[in-house]
Amino acid sequence: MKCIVGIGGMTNGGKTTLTNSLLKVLPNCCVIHQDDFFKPQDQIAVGEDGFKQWDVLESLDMEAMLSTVQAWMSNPQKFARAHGVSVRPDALDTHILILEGFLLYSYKPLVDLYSRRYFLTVPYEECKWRRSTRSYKVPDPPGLFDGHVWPMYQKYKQEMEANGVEVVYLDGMKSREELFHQVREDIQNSLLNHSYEGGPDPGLERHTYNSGHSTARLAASQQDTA
Ligand SMILES: Nc1ncnc2c1ncn2[C@@H]1O[C@H](COP(=O)(O)OP(=O)(O)OP(=O)(O)O)[C@@H](O)[C@H]1O
Ligand SMILES: NC(=O)c1ccc[n+]([C@@H]2O[C@H](CO)[C@@H](O)[C@H]2O)c1
Ligand SMILES: [Mg+2]
Repeated sequence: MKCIVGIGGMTNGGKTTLTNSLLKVLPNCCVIHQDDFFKPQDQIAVGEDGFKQWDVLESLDMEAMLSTVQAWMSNPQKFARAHGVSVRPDALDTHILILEGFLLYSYKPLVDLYSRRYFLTVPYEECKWRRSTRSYKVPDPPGLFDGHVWPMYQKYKQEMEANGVEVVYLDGMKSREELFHQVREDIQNSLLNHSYEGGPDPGLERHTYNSGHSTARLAASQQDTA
């Protein structure tokens, strides 16, 4: 069973933090970070507003990102080995790929490949504050957030919604731990539900969460009511 999970949403929503936690616990889990596909600085257009247009799809080499996803799809085991992910003997048939980034659901060739699309958001003030504490490879010039980053976020989110792309919104104001447990449980339940449809054991049934339910029981009770 192959499963591609998107951890998307706004800048500073907590995507990388959540992804790094999930990577530690999900079996046979590889990751592709969209930020690794930014074009070189001299290829980033300068807008009429005078800002380098970092937050548009054209600033990313999405063809290269897609090729990397296709390499995983054609041989996830080989991809895992090449990226230092050791395949777990109790979950040989389970392969998870996390795509992590701020424009995951705006590039048509990728949009239907996801099993689950998560979308982290925080309020404007929190986003602006978190961003002000960060230092990117190319530091934000004064005014970039209000002049470029936030308007582009709104534009792409509106387009995504207008195109009917289904996402699971996550409240980035929740604690890191709460988000981790919520998403971990959700992914594991959807994997277990798939395995009940006839696939082999994904090696997940022994986990128990704060709710006191094992994922197997949660998956079973969801099936009962389906
Ligand atoms: N749940 C959370 N609650 C409070 N702060 C958080 C939470 N998750 C992450 N942070 C903090 O918010 C900032 C942004 O987190 P992170 O780098 O994970 O976001 P991102 O969505 O990957 O951002 P970017 O746009 O840079 O890729 C970091 O300083 C991080 O420590
Ligand atoms: N990674 C980079 O090269 C880079 C350079 C300038 C700005 N950014 C910002 O990264 C965010 C996505 O994680 C976007 O909001 C970019 O503005 C990244
Ligand atoms: Mg990040």
